[in-house]
Amino acid sequence: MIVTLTPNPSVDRTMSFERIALGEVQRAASGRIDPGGKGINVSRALAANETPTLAVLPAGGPEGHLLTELLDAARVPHLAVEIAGSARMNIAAVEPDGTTTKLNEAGPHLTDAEVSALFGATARACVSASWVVGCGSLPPGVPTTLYAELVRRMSGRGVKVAIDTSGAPFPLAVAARPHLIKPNHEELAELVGRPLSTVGDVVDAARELVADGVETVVVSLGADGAIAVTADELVWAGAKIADPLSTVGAGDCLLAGFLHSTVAGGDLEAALREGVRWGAAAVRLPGSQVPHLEDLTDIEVHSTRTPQLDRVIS
Ligand SMILES: Nc1ncnc2c1ncn2[C@@H]1O[C@H](COP(=O)(O)OP(=O)(O)OP(=O)(O)O)[C@@H](O)[C@H]1O
Ligand SMILES: O=P(O)(O)OC[C@@]1(O)O[C@H](CO)[C@@H](O)[C@@H]1O
Repeated sequence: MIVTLTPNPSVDRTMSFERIALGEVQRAASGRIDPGGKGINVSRALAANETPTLAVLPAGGPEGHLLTELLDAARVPHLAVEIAGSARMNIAAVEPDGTTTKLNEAGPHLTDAEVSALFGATARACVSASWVVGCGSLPPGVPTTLYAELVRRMSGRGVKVAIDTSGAPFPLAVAARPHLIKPNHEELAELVGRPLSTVGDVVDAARELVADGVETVVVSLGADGAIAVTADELVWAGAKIADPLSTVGAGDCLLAGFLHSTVAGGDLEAALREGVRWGAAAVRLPGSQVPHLEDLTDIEVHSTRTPQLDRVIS
């Protein structure tokens, strides 16, 4: 089973607009809500494709109720730890060409007791897990060391740990040597402290993190596909999507597809191809919807172990 921990989940409201003009009243052409937060999206995608998963999250207030109702409706197995504050609501404004503007709240303040309860619930859930995935930002009150602690404690118990976060918690988690990280282009640049213009720059940066002790670095590059690097392997994979609808959650679907293949015994290239298939399928769906089997079948994925290193990333 794959357990996910989302310390800062959200109700995601996606609205479509002909054009976003700041400072004006905007009338949405359509709208939808989805349960959100990066780890929750990973669990949603896994559950939609019949891979056993459990999403652990804090939930409180009216938005917390709505969130767990949405997870029930989508049949996503979850363990909600009760908190006093209200879960956040994040907004995505999508324009016809797929340009997406995200407005994310900070999230509720968690007390020390709530953080301990969340961590304890995750640790108990991991008793029957092969992987635990810690994803997304941390809400106020949660120590920046939470993911690093997750890596240390769960690795010590033989559970593999994957981390996808941003800002201060990311380098701390990387220093604890997780089995897998899934930064996007900007997050990888932040981790190594320099801009990365070409595929070769990304590969070099990923290799540095592998040298520091991360077993597998998977870097998502939006329309430029994704790269996976280990101590002795390098793979690039990508898929062309003509009409992207919403990129929200595509990176989470990539990670879910990668893990889905990995637990089924796929090698690095097979796992990255599956991840890219799920990520590309996600951008064809509105809002932060996750792909089901029928959304995945017609996507043509290309991959190579010798990518063009001087190719500039768009
Ligand atoms: N325009 C696109 N065309 C084809 N594939 C895409 C496109 N955008 C994203 N993808 C696929 O989805 C994967 C994840 O996208 P991206 O790099 O934008 O993730 P991300 O920034 O982590 O997203 P998020 O944080 O919203 O989940 C990419 O590696 C790629 O495989
Ligand atoms: O604010 P964070 O935790 O960094 O990101 C949260 C979020 O933007 O990420 C998901 C898409 O990856 C959305 O479901 C959610 O709204």
